[in-house]
Amino acid sequence: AGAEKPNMIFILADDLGYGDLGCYGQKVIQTPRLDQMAAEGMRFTQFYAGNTVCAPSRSVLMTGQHMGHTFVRGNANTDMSIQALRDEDVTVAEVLKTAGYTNGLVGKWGLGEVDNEGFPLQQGFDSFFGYLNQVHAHNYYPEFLWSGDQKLKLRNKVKRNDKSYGGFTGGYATKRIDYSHDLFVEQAADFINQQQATDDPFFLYLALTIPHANNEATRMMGNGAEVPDYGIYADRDWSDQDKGQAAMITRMDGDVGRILDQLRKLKIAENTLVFFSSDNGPHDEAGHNLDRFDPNGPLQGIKRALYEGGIRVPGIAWWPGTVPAGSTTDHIAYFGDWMATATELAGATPPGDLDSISFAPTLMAQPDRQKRHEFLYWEFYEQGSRQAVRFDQFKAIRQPMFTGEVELYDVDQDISESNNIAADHPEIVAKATKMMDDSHQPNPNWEIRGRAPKR
Ligand SMILES: Cc1cc(=O)oc2cc(OS(=O)(=O)O)ccc12
Repeated sequence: AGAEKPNMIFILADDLGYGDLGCYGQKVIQTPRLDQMAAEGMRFTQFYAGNTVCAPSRSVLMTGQHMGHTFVRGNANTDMSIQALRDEDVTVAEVLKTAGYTNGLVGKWGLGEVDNEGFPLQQGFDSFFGYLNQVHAHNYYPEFLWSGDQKLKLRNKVKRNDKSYGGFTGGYATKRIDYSHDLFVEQAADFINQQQATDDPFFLYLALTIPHANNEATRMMGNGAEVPDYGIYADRDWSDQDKGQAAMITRMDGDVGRILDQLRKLKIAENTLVFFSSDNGPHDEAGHNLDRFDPNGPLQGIKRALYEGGIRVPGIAWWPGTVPAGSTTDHIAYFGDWMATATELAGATPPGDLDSISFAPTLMAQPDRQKRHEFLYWEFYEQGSRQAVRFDQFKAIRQPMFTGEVELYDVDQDISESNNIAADHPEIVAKATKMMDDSHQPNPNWEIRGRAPKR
């Protein structure tokens, strides 16, 4: 069995912060199953998302190219074609297919619609169940979900907001029966059962939508934390929004645990790598109180920041018998590394022109074989543009892109990025400046604006 190609499951949480899990220091929200997953596997202390919002982060995960390079550089609001992968973009699913993998996508895609090249069944996935459009995905009780290219009608009734996205408007449900997250967990379990009965290895990309806010519900009624029940938080002396936010995370935690239980029960745990992470830092968009949960832990900033709180995320690897139990690593890795990691484990040949270093040696406790990035790079265009690089013990940020002043932090000593040391280290600033200048490849869809964002 050890010579078999491993199954791989990438479980992505949506807007879950570096400090949202007990195993990363969370004190209020209960996450016993993810804590147990970390205790049975490996916890990355320096794992980075592809970007600080959903779509571009997922573009990096799928293509193995960093933000200055991957096609989808931001969330789009009207022209969805700029938020869709093209035929020429090679996804990790497409490469795994060449190595005999069956690929399933369950949950939120955000990188293409049913009528364009980014549609997941044209990007290497054999099956798809979930949301294509991210605004659709805001709504946890939608009127339909996609099953392949077909709309599967659900029993919910939705009251719509007035803002339109390509002919659709988001909203919140007045009749709440089918909770999309629960359907995703069922579909994932079905996919695993079906694949286990075949000889082919599988890749399951389980892109959960929890604990993202339903932003339309927040706008329309002040509470975007949509969850069927408040679970263990029902009797707390908290706002409904706070109960909902905590209940979403604990619900997700239990479901991740059930998936691991299923793998054990099917006796495929020892041939299945499960990797858990989040697409970006925590949001403050459900009407809840960030101070109650401290979701970014010691980091500065949340979703939409390029400070660590926007991009450093949980990263937990679980593969009983291969990934050492109870281990932690400070290896600096990011979403773009999934391409090299998955293709190495599959024995597949990755495409050229990547920004991807396999962290398989770290997973397999072969640190001598582990290659390191010279640096990691991000760029971001909302609310004024900005860039960041992470290298050695440093983090540099330049806002706006190209024209702004470079800030420099020693994140080993100063994880909260509170002490800008740029003035003391002109030579390191020059090095970081060159990294940022060289990493950006122009993309006509994303305009570099000169306005500096608010800190
Ligand atoms: C923005 C958007 C895109 C889409 O493809 O489908 C939607 C469907 C919606 O109705 S719901 O299913 O009732 O939530 C609402 C919004 C969207």
